[in-house]
Amino acid sequence: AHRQYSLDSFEIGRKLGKGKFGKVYCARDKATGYVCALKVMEKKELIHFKVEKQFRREIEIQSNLRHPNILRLYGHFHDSSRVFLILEYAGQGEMFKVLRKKGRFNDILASQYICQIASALSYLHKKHIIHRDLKPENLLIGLDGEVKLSDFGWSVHTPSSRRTTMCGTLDYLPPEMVEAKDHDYKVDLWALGVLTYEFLVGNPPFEEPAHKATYKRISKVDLKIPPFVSVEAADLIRRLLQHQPERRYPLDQIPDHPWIVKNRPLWPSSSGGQRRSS
Ligand SMILES: CC[C@@H](NC(=O)c1cc2[nH]nc(NC(=O)c3ccc(N4CCN(C)CC4)cc3)c2s1)c1ccccc1
Repeated sequence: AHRQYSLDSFEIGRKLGKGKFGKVYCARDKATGYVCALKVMEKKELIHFKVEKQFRREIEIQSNLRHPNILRLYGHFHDSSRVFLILEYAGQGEMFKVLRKKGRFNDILASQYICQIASALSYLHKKHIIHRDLKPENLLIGLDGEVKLSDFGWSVHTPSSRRTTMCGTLDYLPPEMVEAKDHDYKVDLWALGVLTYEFLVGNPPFEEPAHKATYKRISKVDLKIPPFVSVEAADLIRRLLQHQPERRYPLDQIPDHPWIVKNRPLWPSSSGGQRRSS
């Protein structure tokens, strides 16, 4: 059911933003009237930065994902000099701009965002994908205020099918090697803890002017949670920011954590919630 798209299929609107490679514009599909986001990248840039292989793999991953908190990739096309990605339009824009403008989020907003991100990460992990680059810059906000994971720099875990074909060599791997694979999943749990802290405090927990100092604070888990952070939120942050990966709080238990339960609205917000029949 994949239509052939070209630049001519769209009316181009305002420029929405730009990233390391390329720019993104609001666009309307002429055939359906559907509003989307068109990301434009110069082929020569992708070649120059030697990212075209990773880029093709990211398109492959992203096109097959269906989750309310993961930005959809509807299709892609190219012309002689550029590659175009047809992306879901996130109507409230970039998370980091909202966070910088507000300074920090209250428990209700932060816990809803974290619960939605945990749901998206859990979906990815079940598909053997780890995100590796969770941060406010890679998050967008949809029209109904829901979070959308948007970054394409994902790395794919060794797919389980590949494991069986390599079974001969796998059998001799020592536990730390096999377990290390699981540790990879758990990098996203650590990042979720950092994100929870940054949403509630306004800056990441181990931030230092010098990189070396930041590394030192991370490896020591030198975590100072300000007194204005609620007891429940501090508990989840501490459970995620565990030095030992296997001790980090599992994603699937996050919806039942007291901080999430306590701050869950009685029903979804008016825009996305039940509509009266009348
Ligand atoms: C996250 C960076 C990444 N971006 C995407 O992929 C992006 C994909 C995508 N889909 N929808 C978007 N929406 C917006 O960018 C947007 C921005 C501001 C908006 N508002 C401003 C405030 N106002 C009150 C409400 C409306 C609304 C939508 C973006 S960005 C990127 C990476 C590489 C190259 C270009 C872009």
